Amino acid sequence: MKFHEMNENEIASALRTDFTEGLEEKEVKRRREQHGYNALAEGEKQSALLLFFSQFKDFMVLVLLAATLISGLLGEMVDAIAIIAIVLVNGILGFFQERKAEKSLDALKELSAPQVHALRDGEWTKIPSKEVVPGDILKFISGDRIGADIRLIESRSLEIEESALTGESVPVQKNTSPLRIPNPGLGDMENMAFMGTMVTRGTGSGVVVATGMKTAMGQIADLLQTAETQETPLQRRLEQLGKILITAALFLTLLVVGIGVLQGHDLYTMFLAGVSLAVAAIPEGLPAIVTVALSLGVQRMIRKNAIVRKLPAVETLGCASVICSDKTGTMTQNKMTVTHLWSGNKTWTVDGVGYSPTGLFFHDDKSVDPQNEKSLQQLLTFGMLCNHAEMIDKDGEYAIDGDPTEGALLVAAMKAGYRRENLLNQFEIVNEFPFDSQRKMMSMIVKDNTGRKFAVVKGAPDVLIGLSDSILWDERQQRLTKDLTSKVQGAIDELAGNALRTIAIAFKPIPQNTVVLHENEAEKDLVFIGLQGMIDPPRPEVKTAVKECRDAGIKTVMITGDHVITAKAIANQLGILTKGSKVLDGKALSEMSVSELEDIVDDVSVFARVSPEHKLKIVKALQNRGHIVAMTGDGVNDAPAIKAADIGVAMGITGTDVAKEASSLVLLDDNFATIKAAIKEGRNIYENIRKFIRYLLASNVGEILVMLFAMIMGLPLPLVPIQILWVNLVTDGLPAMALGLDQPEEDVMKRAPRHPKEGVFARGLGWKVVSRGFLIGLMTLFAFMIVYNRNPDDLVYAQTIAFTTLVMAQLIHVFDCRSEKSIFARNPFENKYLVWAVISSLVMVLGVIYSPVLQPIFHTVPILAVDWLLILGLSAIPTFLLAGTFFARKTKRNMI
Ligand SMILES: Nc1ncnc2c1ncn2[C@@H]1O[C@H](COP(=O)(O)OP(=O)(O)OP(=O)(O)O)[C@@H](O)[C@H]1O
Ligand SMILES: [Ca+2]
Repeated sequence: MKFHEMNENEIASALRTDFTEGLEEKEVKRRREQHGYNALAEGEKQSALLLFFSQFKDFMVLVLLAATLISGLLGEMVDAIAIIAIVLVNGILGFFQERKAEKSLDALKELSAPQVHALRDGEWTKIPSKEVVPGDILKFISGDRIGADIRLIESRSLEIEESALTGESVPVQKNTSPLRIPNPGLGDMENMAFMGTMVTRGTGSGVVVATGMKTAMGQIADLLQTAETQETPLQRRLEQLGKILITAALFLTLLVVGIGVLQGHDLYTMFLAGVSLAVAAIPEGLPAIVTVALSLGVQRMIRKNAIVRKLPAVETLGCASVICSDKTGTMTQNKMTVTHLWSGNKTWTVDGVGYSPTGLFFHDDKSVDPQNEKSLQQLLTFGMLCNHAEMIDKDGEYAIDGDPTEGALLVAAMKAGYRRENLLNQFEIVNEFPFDSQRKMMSMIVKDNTGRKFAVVKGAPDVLIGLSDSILWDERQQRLTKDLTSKVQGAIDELAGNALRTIAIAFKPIPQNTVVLHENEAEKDLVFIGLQGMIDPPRPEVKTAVKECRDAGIKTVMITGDHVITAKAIANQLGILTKGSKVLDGKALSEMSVSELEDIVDDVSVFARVSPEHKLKIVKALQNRGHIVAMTGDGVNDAPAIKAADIGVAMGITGTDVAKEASSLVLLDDNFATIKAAIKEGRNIYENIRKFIRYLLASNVGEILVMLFAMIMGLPLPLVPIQILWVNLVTDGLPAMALGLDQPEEDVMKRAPRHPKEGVFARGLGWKVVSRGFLIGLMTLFAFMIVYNRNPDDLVYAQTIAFTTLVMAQLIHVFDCRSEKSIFARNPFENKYLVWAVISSLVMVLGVIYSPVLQPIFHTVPILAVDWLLILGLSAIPTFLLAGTFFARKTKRNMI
């Protein structure tokens, strides 16, 4: 018999499991050995060896190796071996960097791996989906992605969208009864839930019948998932730039070689010089370093509770100009406590701390016994009944399992002495229509001991009042007149005006033999009972975060399903509502077209009483206004807006699988301030990438120019090939990496967001590269000429001076690259990595100059002390000469 044909007992015995206890840990281990992990097979990964060899596949490195071969054949063994050694060192460095980048991206994948709710050893726990074995009991709610193939044993309004499997995008209504049709298709198996499909409504639970490749998904997964590589816009731009630079570098190299040969240098020397120069001038390593910098940035973000799911988001974050954020849980703490209750024109307050179920009730500042207040009793008991939250009491430490709003209602009723167990003895729950943020309410059909049936409804007061035709007033059921309606409205507004989140409770008697099949039948002609108002304090760090965002040119917009007045009160507390900014509600939003919204959207700071569906409209309108939008969300219905936003942000704690999958950033702590931290990090990563692009390109320009100038002037070669290689592949590498780890400049969050289409050389970077590069080349040439003219017989000494000047000029220039302004704008020793990188580059170059073993290889000789003055003087000029112009400009601006 197949699983879908079995009844509950047959399934339990077929899979040797227990519906109330689940599997034992021992048994899980045994089954895992038998069935393996619950994962679909993945494409092959690149081996370490392959990664190592890929470091040498670059075109220029191959040319270099070919050149080495030629020089080896010509008998220049020392040169050949040295070149090979340098290429090897460079390859090993590259290998370790890329390995590190890969590892951190893998760790990221682990972090965002899906989880499921499983019953193990009698307790519900969250486990990685990978660890599920056949026989496990899983439960799921709307927004979950199903983690294995499951035979359902419980379903409440459960609907599952199976398009991933069947292509059918209309959700299927599920049930639990054994299936009697012969050979049903996947789409017909209404008592099964399949791996990879998505719960769109309701809740359910079931037994895992198949895992991994044995699932229906596994069997059609012949197209194995391959890890897709994600290129960021900058990486793409750099690749294009790389092509241009290669052409330019080759052209200049040919020029140098051509002029050199015309000036009478021998062909072989010029060939080697040309090849080395080409290797030096072409920034092939750049895209790789960018990847490394991005992945290191991603790791820093994890430490700040932000998980980047799509690498390009790291860059886009720095461009964000609007953050649209949910209120509840993201800007507030989602720790709700009922403080005010209202029914039939009477208000009570209740005190107490946290979720502890003790507190006193007051009316008109006098303590009252809730058992004497009939309408209060109704309000509290129905609020407890139409409720899924559970109280967890761990040695007097109280916590809530479930929706915090419902938790608050539960605690309020417990303060009055009610217990859910007792209530469930009086009322039997017949059916439920779960909460959704579209209807903004939920209802349960219950039957009491005497057989009377009710619908108990709770939800947004302004919605419920519209569905009621009578009301409990002065402890009597009365017709809801216009007059009474406006009194209720007044009570709602008063609670909301104090930043309280309000929930209304209502009920409706149902004839005994009527079966309510649809929520529309239950949720109309209601008897309005009253209101409960709860505080949800703002997260303390949000106010500062909102301000920091404003300083950074980023607007914060609150989007909430909550009441307009509540939303406004909280937005005011957080500094989101500023002078002239507007509040728009869902109703007005529904009546607007995207283009109408576009006209006013820049002035709106709060969207209240909206449904998730509205979010897409808001994103579109903002994008049409040219904004780069970050949009948060957690539910199934948020997914389209999250996907459409430039940066989709999902909640790590309350977020559904569907929202997370659509997002490019997940907040581990659901905190608004984390978005701000991620944006700051995103801006910093981009600036750091700019820093080392600037450094490496300026170095290259300097190297080419010194050779070119020398050839044009008919001088001997100022640098020998091996020196050029050394500078490029060894001295430059470490400082460039260290720039990638640089601290943000003080004003990163004081500047306007970067334009997303900004080119690599924007904001003066091109000028800085050319001007500094030119000066580096020129000063190296000067150093060479001064020493060479002093003693033309000692070319090797002059070359050593040129080599050292070039290195020193770059090692000084690297500090200038830390700031957009000037080397004087920052403390040069702030970046410890950079200080160590420069020191080690320095030690290495001193080794090359002074070690008798290395001297013959690098064609160097020891430098006289006086010439160090010359070297240091000249090498400081490229950085300090133009830093002076910055000061001149700055003082002038200050004077105006
Ligand atoms: N569990 C619930 N049962 C009944 N009504 C609820 C429940 N949770 C929320 N509501 C009502 O529905 C309204 C909308 O809730 P929704 O979850 O869409 O947004 P929210 O949580 O208030 O705000 P945000 O969009 O900022 O997260 C709430 O203001 C409340 O009145
Ligand atoms: Ca180079």
